[in-house]
Amino acid sequence: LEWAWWRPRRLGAALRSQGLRGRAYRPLAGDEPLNARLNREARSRALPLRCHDIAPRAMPLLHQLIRDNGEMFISWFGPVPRVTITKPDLVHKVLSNKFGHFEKFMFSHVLKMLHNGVSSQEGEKWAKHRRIINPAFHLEKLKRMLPAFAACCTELVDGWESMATRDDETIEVDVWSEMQRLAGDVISRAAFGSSYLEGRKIFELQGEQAKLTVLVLNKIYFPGYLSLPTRTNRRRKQIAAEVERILKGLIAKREEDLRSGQGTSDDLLGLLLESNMAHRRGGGGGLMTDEVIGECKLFYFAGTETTSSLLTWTMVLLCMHPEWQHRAREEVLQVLGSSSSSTPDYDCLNRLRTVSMVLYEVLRLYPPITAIHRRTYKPMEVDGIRYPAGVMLTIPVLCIHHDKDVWGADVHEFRPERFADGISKATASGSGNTPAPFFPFGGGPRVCIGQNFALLEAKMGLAMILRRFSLELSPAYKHAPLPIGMLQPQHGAQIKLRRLH
Ligand code: HEM
Repeated sequence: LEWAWWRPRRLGAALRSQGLRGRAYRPLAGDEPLNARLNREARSRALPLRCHDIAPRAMPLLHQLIRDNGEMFISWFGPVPRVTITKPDLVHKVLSNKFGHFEKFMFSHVLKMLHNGVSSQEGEKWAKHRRIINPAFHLEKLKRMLPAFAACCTELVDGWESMATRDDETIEVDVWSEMQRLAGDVISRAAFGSSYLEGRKIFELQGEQAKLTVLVLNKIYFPGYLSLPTRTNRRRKQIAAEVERILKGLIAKREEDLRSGQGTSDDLLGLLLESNMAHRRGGGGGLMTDEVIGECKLFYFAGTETTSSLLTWTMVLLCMHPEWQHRAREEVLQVLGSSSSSTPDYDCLNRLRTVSMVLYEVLRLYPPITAIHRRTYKPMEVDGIRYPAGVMLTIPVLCIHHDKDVWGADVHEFRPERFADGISKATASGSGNTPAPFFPFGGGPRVCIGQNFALLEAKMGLAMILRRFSLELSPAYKHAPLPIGMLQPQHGAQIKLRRLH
């Protein structure tokens, strides 16, 4: 009763008494049935081509609630009250709040919040992690990984070229699965260097694990489901054990190499272990092997589907807007030259300004992560509203990026030139003095650690593809953006690639 009725009532009343409006609590399931119905309806229809007004399809519930309630309101994630915030300066305040007063909301928290209410603080533990991991993503270090990025891209385009014969120079591929493969290869090589084949194996297993977890997620309301010996759960356990076994082996070997002074630390795992050792020597304590394993697993989830989502939508949008495809290719050819053997270095990628503008505009219209979630584990006050412990806060990134009041009347148009003077001047009223309402990588202390990595990878991939192929949508393509994990094309992204001479 406390869990399903009294607590939700109490938390709801505390929020309403401060003037927050929104949905009334429906016992246990909250707004999930409505959410499921709206999602089903939205998913049954594709959008017209070139329509970028995607929030009603991709996030129908939040889109509708924002329309009806304005910039801040209550809805219910099962028995957990959820406050959605869309006002950019409030979003910045919540994201910048240091050291976990607004904790990240994770899958594991759903169960904890459903069954025990609020769990303990994880913020401080995370802050230490972040200090150790950050050096591995330093730009100077990432630059050294560029040849590995280039090798993966070359393998991909070479493969396509060998399929495009002299008689028929056009091939059709589903770029969503191709980009997942590319991003998987890049992260395997970047994370594990010369052991990347083992890395790839780990990531394949993790991919399978993710799919099985989606199946389990559908049954989340059934307490204890995770521990039942179903076939899915048995396979999940098996995968977890196999991944751990491989990772433990890799880590032990690397640590040994580092200790004996013969380690190479040009990949993420090496850099992470090196930083960890320095931290231990400095008396700051370090990560345990289990924690290092956790970070390696995170690289897969955080780094594969996000970047492939960005690259996929970029290719789709460049087909829909051939004038931008042309401009981007001209720039690539000018900066890189047409010789397919030369691989771009950091300075080259940095000079690709049109390509950068295109990527930002795609991240605005089609952000791979469509919403960011936080929760309060103790009472918090922001902007005059007191949030009791146990409230979830949702930042609907996609809806903010599609807000006409913020971006102007052309909000749903693909206009990369709005980023010509950088992100802070991209909005209708952007003076450059206030932070922009642009959150594809989150913000504050937990901002995406891999954003430079992702942008370098995307620029490299796009440059190598545009230089050798022209892109056109296949008649089979249906425009159906859908957030399952990442924003992805529901029916694939079939694109015709024509080899350029
Ligand atoms: C276009 C590509 C990417 C996008 C749009 C993206 C987006 C994000 C966002 C929005 C967050 C913050 C989530 C939150 O605050 O709750 C995040 C966190 C994170 N991202 Fe990315 N990401 C991308 C690529 C990558 C890559 C390539 C890596 C690693 C190689 C990576 C590693 C991480 C990690 C480790 C975190 C957690 C940081 C923390 O909690 O301290 N991301 N990402």
